[in-house]
Amino acid sequence: TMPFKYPFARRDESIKDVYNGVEVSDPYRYLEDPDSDETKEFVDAQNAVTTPYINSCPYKELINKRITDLWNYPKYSYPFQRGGRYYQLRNSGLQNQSVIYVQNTLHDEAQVFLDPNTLSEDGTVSLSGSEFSKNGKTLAYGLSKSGSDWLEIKFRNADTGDDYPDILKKVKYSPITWTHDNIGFFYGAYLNQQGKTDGSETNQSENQKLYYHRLGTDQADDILVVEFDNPQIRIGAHVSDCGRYLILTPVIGCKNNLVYVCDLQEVTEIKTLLKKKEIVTEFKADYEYITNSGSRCIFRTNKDAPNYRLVVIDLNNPNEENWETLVPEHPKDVLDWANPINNNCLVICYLQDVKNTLSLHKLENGEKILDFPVELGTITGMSGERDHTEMFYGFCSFLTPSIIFRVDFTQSEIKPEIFHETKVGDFNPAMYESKQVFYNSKDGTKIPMFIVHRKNLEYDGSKPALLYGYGGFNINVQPSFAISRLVFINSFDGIFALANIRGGGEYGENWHNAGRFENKQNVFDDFQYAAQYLIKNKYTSSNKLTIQGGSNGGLLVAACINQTPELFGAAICQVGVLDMLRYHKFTIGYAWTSDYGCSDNDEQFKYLYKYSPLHNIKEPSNKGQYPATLLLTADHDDRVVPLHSLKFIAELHYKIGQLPQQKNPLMIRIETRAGHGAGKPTSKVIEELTDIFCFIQKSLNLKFYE
Ligand SMILES: O=C(NCC(=O)N1CCC[C@H]1C(=O)O)OCc1ccccc1
Repeated sequence: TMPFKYPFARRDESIKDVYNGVEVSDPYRYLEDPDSDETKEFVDAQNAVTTPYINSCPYKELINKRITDLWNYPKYSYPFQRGGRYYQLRNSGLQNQSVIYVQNTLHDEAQVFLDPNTLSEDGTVSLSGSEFSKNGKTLAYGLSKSGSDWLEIKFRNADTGDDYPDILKKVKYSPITWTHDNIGFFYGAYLNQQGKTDGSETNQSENQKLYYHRLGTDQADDILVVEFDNPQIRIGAHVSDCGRYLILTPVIGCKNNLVYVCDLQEVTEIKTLLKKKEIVTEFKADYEYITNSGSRCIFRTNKDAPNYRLVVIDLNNPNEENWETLVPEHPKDVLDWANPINNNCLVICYLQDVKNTLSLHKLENGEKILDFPVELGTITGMSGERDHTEMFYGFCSFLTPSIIFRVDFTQSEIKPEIFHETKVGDFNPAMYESKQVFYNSKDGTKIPMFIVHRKNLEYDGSKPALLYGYGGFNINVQPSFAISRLVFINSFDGIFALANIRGGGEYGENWHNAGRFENKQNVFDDFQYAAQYLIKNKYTSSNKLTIQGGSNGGLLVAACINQTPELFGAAICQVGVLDMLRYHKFTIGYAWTSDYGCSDNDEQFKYLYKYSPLHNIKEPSNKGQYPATLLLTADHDDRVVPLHSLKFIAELHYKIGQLPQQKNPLMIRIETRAGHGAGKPTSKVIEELTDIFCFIQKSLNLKFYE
């Protein structure tokens, strides 16, 4: 008998498209409509199979309790100072959303300034993007519902804590940047988008425009200040540190932007389109505004510098032959970010073999003043503005939850001091070890991988392992403190591994390019070779190995179970991009062609079709089977719409689900009132992690350590 009875899903063989002369059928096209009864019934029927399976895990309550207990520790962001007050995000432990606290000095009693938990019953309204006015008197803050990318912007008076009546709608992929007269700010919106805009819709967002909102007025009276002809442009904007310029960084995909500047001094009152001056007019590199001194503007760029450098562009004389290199490209380390501080200094953060370094430099000539001592791990960011004489920065690693450092530049010696160190219940880091190894991928490229497990682990191939990867969009996947991974390690006596596969930014633009377009298979190879490394070196074995990835990492997981199904025991594919021929048709998908290419292009169709997960499901050779596979998605994911996962599970059930040798479960978990992940309430995060671990425990029959 078949171990699992999967729901029936109508298959419409009449739906076919022709790409570059190749006919491709799309039998589950009807599942692309989230509002049809058929899709809703499909979703309910799938959850009705998955939920009982997960609930049949005998350790569900124990796993849930262990995650909840370990999760329940106070979390603090590094503080930031605005208008003479200090603000800090805090979570007492299990709050669904972190709360903004305010205090007049660092040693005062902190008061609640903004508590998003009061904005919904179930914690599904989250803070997403916020910015104080220059004088710190007003906070503009974005609210997301059910994890959607759509925001509503509201305003809070910092003196009274009361909200203004203003509310701005249809905001998405938007900067929030104030003019220094504190009466208004710039934001991006899709005011012309018709139909639903609650994040459950799938239609493309196009024609974003930049508006100026004056505090105390209606959105209907907002001024359209910048627009571009290309409907796919998203308009990055940043009022300069001096307040004179509006720096525009329009972008189409997820790579390479333009630079324009609007001189706000030229307008007495903003009441119509701003005149924009061209600074960079070709989509050939990334340019990020750092700060400026008069018309001399510093940008972080990868133009002629794959590991990034800092250049000075004179806004009055922007031709490239006049650019000056302020901080040249480092031959190996990636210039990850830079921030001005103390009026005449720059803080620069590098990535060196996937670990961060932090140094202080002179703003005028880029010369290094000193290195801040950093343990092996990750700098999570810093707070401090150009004219501040104090900064805070955060550190974490696999075994260090969070340390916040403070630097006071008014002191004679510039020395970071520990401002706050987080402890986690009875977690004892001394019981674990984390290390970095380098393994050879299929083409001989050396790939870094972090491995974390308890000390004195026997390497006998018997341990369960969880291998995580992403591999795209110039994203660096760095060491972070994750309760879920520590629960995996101590509940199953397991190993956590993080592979820094190509497509990311770990070694700059070259690493990113090595995983783009026709090179995408390198990413999958790197991940499969990471698995082989763990098996060959007796950390684990295939039937104990789970691979996990989300979004672009979900694509990675799905492509790998299609290509090497026998290599893994289980696969967790979260909010994956799985239909590579149609992904660009929904919400912001068209922006990802900068990594993937597009099936509208005949050449790009060829390599997309070769690895597209939805189109490459096939019976494994010599009667093998697919690993235990759990797809996860959510009804308000408008970053990667759920249709990818719905069509993939339907095709997987059709092609594989009924094979006699397919004993492993092939399932999907569709969450309601949830999105791509950002802003998900703690309660839902813990529920989801519990279900994932139950699925893995049950499917691989893992021993659970009380
Ligand atoms: O689409 C992306 N980024 C790429 C992205 O989200 N991707 C790329 C592939 C699938 C998915 C992921 O991996 O998360 O960002 C859009 C955006 C959001 C907010 C502000 C500006 C712009």
